[in-house]
Amino acid sequence: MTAPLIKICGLSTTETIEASLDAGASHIGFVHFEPSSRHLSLDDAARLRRCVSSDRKAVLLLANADPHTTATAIDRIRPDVVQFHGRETPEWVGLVRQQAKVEVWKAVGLREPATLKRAGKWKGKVDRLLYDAPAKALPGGNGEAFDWNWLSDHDHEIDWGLAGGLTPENVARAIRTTGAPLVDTSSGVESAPGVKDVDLIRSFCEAALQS
Ligand SMILES: O=C(O)c1ccccc1N[C@@H]1O[C@H](COP(=O)(O)O)[C@@H](O)[C@H]1O
Repeated sequence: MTAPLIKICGLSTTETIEASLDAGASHIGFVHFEPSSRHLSLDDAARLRRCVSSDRKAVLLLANADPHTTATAIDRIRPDVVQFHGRETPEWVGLVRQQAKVEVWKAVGLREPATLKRAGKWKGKVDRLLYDAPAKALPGGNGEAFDWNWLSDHDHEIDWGLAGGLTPENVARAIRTTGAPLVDTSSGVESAPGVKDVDLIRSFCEAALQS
């Protein structure tokens, strides 16, 4: 099996970005969503984004951002990918993809296997779907996993990735169960909410790459 792509999300220091890149992460995520403990101002996100080398991708995470915030954030941060993680519609993310000429991902919270059947509505609107646990008080970043078996024999029509409660301990099993081509973590590599841990980042990448 090909090694999965790895996204480490919610980074806020040069040290943890460098550790993620050294450990083999393909995608580095920056959160611009004020209620989150990982929220970055546009200035900080734009500064940190410059630490992402051109052979990896910078991901800007937005959740329910209005059109002005979306446009300003894309303009300032110049991400390779925009990850929409709220209640955005296919029409809206499709429009951003077309106009901003960025790769666009959409997070889909899986409450039940039937949600997968409705994923077709994103076809042609997104470059990748990110399957996560359902939203709680926050739309994501809750460290909650869903039943990976729902994905084990699903015939994917759109590129996809797996998120939600992934940790150094469970990521290899998650990849074996689902065949995920990309894994994404935030809470699972933190020592406290919003505080990334370089040892956990290294362990996560090692486990994912050896799976
Ligand atoms: O990380 C956040 O604070 C966040 C806020 C709002 C929406 C999504 C968020 N994070 C993303 O959620 C998934 C799962 O995260 P976790 O590993 O379960 O903590 C992942 O894509 C994060 O980037």
